[in-house]
Amino acid sequence: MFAIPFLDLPSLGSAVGSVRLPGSKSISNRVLLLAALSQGTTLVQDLLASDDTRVMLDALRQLGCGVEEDGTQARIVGLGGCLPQSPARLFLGNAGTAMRPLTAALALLGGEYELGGIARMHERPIGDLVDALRQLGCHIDYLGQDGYPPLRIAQADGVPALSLAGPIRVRGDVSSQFLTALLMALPLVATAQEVVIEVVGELISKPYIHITLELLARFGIAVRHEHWQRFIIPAGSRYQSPGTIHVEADASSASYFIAAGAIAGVAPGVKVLGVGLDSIQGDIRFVEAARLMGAQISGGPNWLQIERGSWPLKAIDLDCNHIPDAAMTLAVMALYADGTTTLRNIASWRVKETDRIAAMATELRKLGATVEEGMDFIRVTPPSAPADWRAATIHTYDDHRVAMCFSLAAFNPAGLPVRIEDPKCVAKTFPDYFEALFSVVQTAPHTIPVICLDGPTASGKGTVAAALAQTLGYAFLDSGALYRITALAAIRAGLALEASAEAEIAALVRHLDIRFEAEQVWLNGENITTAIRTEEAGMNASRVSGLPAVRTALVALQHSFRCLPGLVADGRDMGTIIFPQAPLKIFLTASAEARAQRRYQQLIAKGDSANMSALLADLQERDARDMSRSVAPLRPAQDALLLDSTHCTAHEAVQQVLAWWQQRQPFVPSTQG
Ligand SMILES: Nc1ncnc2c1ncn2[C@@H]1O[C@H](COP(=O)(O)OP(=O)(O)O)[C@@H](O)[C@H]1O
Ligand SMILES: Nc1ccn([C@H]2C[C@H](O)[C@@H](COP(=O)(O)OP(=O)(O)O)O2)c(=O)n1
Repeated sequence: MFAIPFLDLPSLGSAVGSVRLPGSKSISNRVLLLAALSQGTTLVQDLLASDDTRVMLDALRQLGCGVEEDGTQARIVGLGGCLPQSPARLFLGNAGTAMRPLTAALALLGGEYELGGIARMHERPIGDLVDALRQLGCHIDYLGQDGYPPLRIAQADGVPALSLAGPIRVRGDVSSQFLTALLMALPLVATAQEVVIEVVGELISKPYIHITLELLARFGIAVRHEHWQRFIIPAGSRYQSPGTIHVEADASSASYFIAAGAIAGVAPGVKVLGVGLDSIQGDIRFVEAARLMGAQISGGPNWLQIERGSWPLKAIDLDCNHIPDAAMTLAVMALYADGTTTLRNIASWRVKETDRIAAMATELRKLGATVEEGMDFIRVTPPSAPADWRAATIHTYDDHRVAMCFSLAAFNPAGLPVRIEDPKCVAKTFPDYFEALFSVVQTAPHTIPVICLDGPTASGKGTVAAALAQTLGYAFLDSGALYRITALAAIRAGLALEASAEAEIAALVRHLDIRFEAEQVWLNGENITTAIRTEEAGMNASRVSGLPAVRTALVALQHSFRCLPGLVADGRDMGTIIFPQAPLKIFLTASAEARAQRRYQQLIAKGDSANMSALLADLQERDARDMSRSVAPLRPAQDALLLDSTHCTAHEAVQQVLAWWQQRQPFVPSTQG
């Protein structure tokens, strides 16, 4: 996951390869609650690991359910008719799929609870559900603003007598989650008599109700419905665990990869695993919408395969009531269409994680699109020519879907990068979304940005480069480590570190199995992190690095570090030889005395003994050798910026490089806060 302030996506090339998607959020949280309400133990497989499932699992634990987690599996011991632990105060983040159903279930189980979440959760309406529960006789109070969480369920003495005889009315045109909440809670009280729910107004998001009904059936509750307006929960209902249940991959998450295939898929295209054409999720019908826009899609029970069909994509005018979440992806696909696309009947966007109609309109405009928005529609006209696209900083409103769908703008024909603010917001449903995207994107190496930091020993290259890579979410190449490893391997093979053994050392390099993992370095399965960090190892590295054939043998390995979304490379010849086209090159120096002092402190801190004057002499000898060798000598690239760190801290050096990097970016700053 990219837990950084912003993620810069370079211009993306073609899309090909396969991707396995995480479990659906809607299914995960429904299954968890149903398992908790059931008699028996349920093994839930392929559960989504995300913020929203986390709050649900924590809440269930607090309520007294047995919860054991193991990777993407959870074992839930249901309450099976016992009362939940009370009183309890539940923090439900921004998870509507936890807040609504838990409110209904706890109101019908009895006890005293407070349910709240983050600030945005307290702006998301719940009044229609509370009204329906109050109509039954439940005692629920608002702790803040009327109609919104946080709530208190005040039934310490048990559930009052409920009026179950007449139909329970709930509005269906605000959020289908209210109906889902009632459908999952009312079987708890449909024991002696059947319970009927009547939807007031047109039911939106029927596909989510379809998921609810399918899952209820898996847990032993067969709900009948009449035209999606009247739902009948039979008398004698009783939740029974199905034993093991598998969570389908999220069909809404599939939409980004379907779109990537439609926009940039080359043969054999993008393969999506974990969800297929027979999915119980309504958002699978995104496939039809993508086909209307020109995508070529085939699929089976648990997979989809997508390639580009018509190009440019075809503009559409579509009622999106049946695919509210995935339709956001259509709004970004519209940027690649041959005309104006209109997405209708999407009023529910206004009350999701953020006001999604406003958010999409604002951000699409930043990219150069012309956008008209209404209470329940959005109309997108793409930039008329590549030159009309803009490099935008996309504000993501703590909304995972905004972050994910706007990543598709990086396929733009203008070759512009896209900045995604707060990329970790994807954790709500798809923590490794960007990693998954990068795994199916082929991008010409020269379009992947590289920041080069070259300079003499102990100038701070490694420290600054690692911090930059961390801040930008880029890969990190410590090229000096490769020379250190080579020297170590050569010594172990009994080779002299000189020209006479040049060919043999170069041959050795081709068979090294090197692995960098966190801060550790592995050679042929052995952890050699400490062994290569001694002063002697540095000197030996300097010796092998003077051998031209060894340098050549290491070139391909160094190039292989250049991967999406970018690379920070530290060494001696990063800017001059290895990445000569890099968009930013820094030559980092410091006085020899300052550097010797730093190395001294570094060694003392490690518990090694050190002598200042010997260190200074060694360092000067190494500088001289690195600068005077015939191949790739240490020197600044012509277009490198010089940074003397003698009198600044490592943090200041990092900030300076970041400032230079920002100055070279084409982004228009975000206007949202
Ligand atoms: N600007 C700086 N000011 C003070 N100390 C620094 C600075 N840059 C790096 N250091 C410290 O100097 C030591 C050597 O830095 P390092 O990054 O290993 O250098 P290099 O990779 O250039 O050999 C480290 O202990 C680091 O924390
Ligand atoms: N790109 C590079 C990186 C390192 N080297 C050589 C020259 C250096 O003295 C050694 C060790 O490099 P390293 O960056 O690990 O050393 P310091 O951390 O700067 O002391 O390797 C090189 O020739 N080219």
